[in-house]
Amino acid sequence: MAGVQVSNLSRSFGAHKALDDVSIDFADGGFYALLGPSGSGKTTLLRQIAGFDFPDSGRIAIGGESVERVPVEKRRIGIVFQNYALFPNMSVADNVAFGLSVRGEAKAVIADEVQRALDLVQLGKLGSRRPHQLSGGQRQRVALARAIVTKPRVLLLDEPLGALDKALRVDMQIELKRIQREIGITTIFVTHDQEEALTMSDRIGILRDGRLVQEGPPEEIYDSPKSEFAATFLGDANILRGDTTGTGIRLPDGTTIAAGAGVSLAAGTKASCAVRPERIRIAIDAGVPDQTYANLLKGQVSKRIFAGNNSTYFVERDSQTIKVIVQNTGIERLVEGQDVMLSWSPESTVLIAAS
Ligand SMILES: Nc1ncnc2c1ncn2[C@@H]1O[C@H](COP(=O)(O)OP(=O)(O)OP(=O)(O)O)[C@@H](O)[C@H]1O
Repeated sequence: MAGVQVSNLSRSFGAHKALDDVSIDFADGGFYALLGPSGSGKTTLLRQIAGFDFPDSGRIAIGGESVERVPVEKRRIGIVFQNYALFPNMSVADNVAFGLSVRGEAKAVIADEVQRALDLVQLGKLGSRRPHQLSGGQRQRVALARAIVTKPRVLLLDEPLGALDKALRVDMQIELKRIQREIGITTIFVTHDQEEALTMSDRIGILRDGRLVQEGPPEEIYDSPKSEFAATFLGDANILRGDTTGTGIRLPDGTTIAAGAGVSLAAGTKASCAVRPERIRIAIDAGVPDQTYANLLKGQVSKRIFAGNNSTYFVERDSQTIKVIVQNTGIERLVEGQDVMLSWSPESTVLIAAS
């Protein structure tokens, strides 16, 4: 096994910088998600690590060794893409055996290793089937077995679950995580799906326009986003804008919002506060003053979306809509048009420099 270090990696296509000075340390045995909008450079980064494409500048090291000049087949990397190109005219077992056969391994060794890989992905009894006799999820497991049978040092997954429907996708997320833990392989996972990134990975890197805008454990990025982009891309966030007071902001109508985390900024400069919808309390009035929920805003409910276990309220105030998510624990429901008081704690409020 091995970690992967990417240092100051840049890659342009014509005038377009697909990767712009990206540095990430992918820890040995870790599960790392690369997240970002379409065209942000996720696949380009994966292709550089795999060796399908080469950087204009920067370094890539696998297990501490520079691999910029090492061809793809010598990097000992397992790869699974969304369009898992299995050989249609070969059995499942032969598909999985392919990499080992090319390497010239003995037949008995191949049979053993293939069976072990198929057992690991829980397809041990389906080795003689053809790919068209499998479901989408099963085909994706074959692709995974094929990627890991050669005992690669690193596993690269590019939207591997993208073609699966929601229920199957959730099953496969659990399965993939189990397999990754079992073999302890360094895994780099590209996804569009923020929930998938949050639930599966030890660390997340958010890319935008070829640059790494933030990276860290899921909780850290969620609780302490460093930019409006990170706050709104990973999870939902209300962004309030104003002038900094040093410890928070003053909104255009003069209301102050206190922040418990984030950058320290000189008073008077433009800044934003980000607050997650589930951190805001909503009530008909302010009730008994409570220092914990020191941030208060009056508003009016414009819309309520009932989703069974929770409701989302859209609250209008000073030409801004604030989103609040409340668990439906049996307390009264607020109706559209109702005047309400929103309250939340400074600790749930992150101060962000204006972008
Ligand atoms: N071979 C290429 N030639 C020209 N431009 C390219 C090439 N490969 C990628 N690009 C461009 O580089 C940028 C990054 O592409 P990349 O595929 O890495 O994005 P991505 O984040 O993986 O997007 P998606 O989520 O849509 O797959 C895009 O603007 C893309 O058009």
